[in-house]
Amino acid sequence: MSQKFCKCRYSSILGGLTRLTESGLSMVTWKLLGEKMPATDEEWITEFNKYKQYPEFKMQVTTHHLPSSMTIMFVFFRKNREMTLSEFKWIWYMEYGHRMWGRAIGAVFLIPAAIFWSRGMFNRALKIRVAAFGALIGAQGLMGWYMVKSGLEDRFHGESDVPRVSQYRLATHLGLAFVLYTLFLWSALDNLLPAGTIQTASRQLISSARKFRMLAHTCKGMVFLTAISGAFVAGLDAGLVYNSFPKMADKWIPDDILALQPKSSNITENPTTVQFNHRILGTTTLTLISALWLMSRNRILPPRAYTATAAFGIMAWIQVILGISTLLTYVPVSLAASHQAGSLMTLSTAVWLTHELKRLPK
Ligand code: HEM
Repeated sequence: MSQKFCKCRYSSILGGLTRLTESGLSMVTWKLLGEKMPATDEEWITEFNKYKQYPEFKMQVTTHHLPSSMTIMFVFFRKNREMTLSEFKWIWYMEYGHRMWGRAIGAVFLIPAAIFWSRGMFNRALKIRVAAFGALIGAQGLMGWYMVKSGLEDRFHGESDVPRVSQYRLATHLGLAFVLYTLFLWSALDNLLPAGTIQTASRQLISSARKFRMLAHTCKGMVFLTAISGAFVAGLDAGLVYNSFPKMADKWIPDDILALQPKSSNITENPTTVQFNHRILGTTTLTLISALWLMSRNRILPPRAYTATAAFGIMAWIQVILGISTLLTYVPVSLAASHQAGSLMTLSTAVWLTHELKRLPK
């Protein structure tokens, strides 16, 4: 189990890198068991020609930014039509690596699961768990392709339009990856690091530990929600507007926050609003986690829960600092990938903490 959850984590980070290096749309077909890698120069040229039919090749744009106290986004066309075959090969390998890694996760899970199942080694509860995990892994693969498809469709128009995948599908793909990862990590902890408990008969101490657990679960939920809102930021390239913190272009609430009609569409379609919400969610989550750490100092908790709370607090601070740095420096790949990996590390510490609090007395 532990090996599996590690693989899930790397897959998610690899996914982030694929997106950040703009490699995700380089392979324009999908086969369940794997695409054939071009072997000859001719096959590579055929593959490259296929890519040339799609909007990303036809109208790829790169963003450059003017350093200014005001946020200015300066967009100009990159000549993707000048992309060489070796450049294409690089983005193709990136996407191929991500897809094959995803398939490796499926195989590492499915093959042993099928063997254990056929030998009758699972009880009913484990059968349900294994079937659910298997279905989720499959769903994640399908979701990945459904997401890539949205970036290949001919729905991009106008000079400043950027071919990209749908932010809704990106958020679903990321959300599903995080759910899968959480389930695997939780199961691995069940087996490898079973939760401790507290030795006290005092009703008051038990009740305050249970309240602490409630807040810990709330913080975990907030990390998840913030991560999903982060996927919307990433999906809309909303990290490239208002690159200042804490104010957005010298305002606490930017002017164009409700620019779209109907108003509700701003929540998921307007880069300004999407970024604003991500900031609010991120800082609220950090405040809650810091309060949780303060609370842990005068509660009776299972022994490892103190370490887990401290790790959660430290990761939350690192994550927010990474997020702000990513924003202020116009989303360089290294920082953005670290921020994405950081969200998974923060979630991991949250899962560890809530797992440690699993066995509190009634
Ligand atoms: C608990 C706090 C936070 C969590 C869990 C979190 C999580 C995430 C996640 C999962 C993404 C998507 C990454 C991807 O798909 O590649 C993201 C994107 C982003 N976040 Fe956060 N975030 C947090 C706080 C913040 C804060 C406070 C800021 C800045 C004020 C910030 C700025 C950004 C930016 C600019 C992006 C877009 C990066 C890109 O385009 O790749 N984040 N965040």
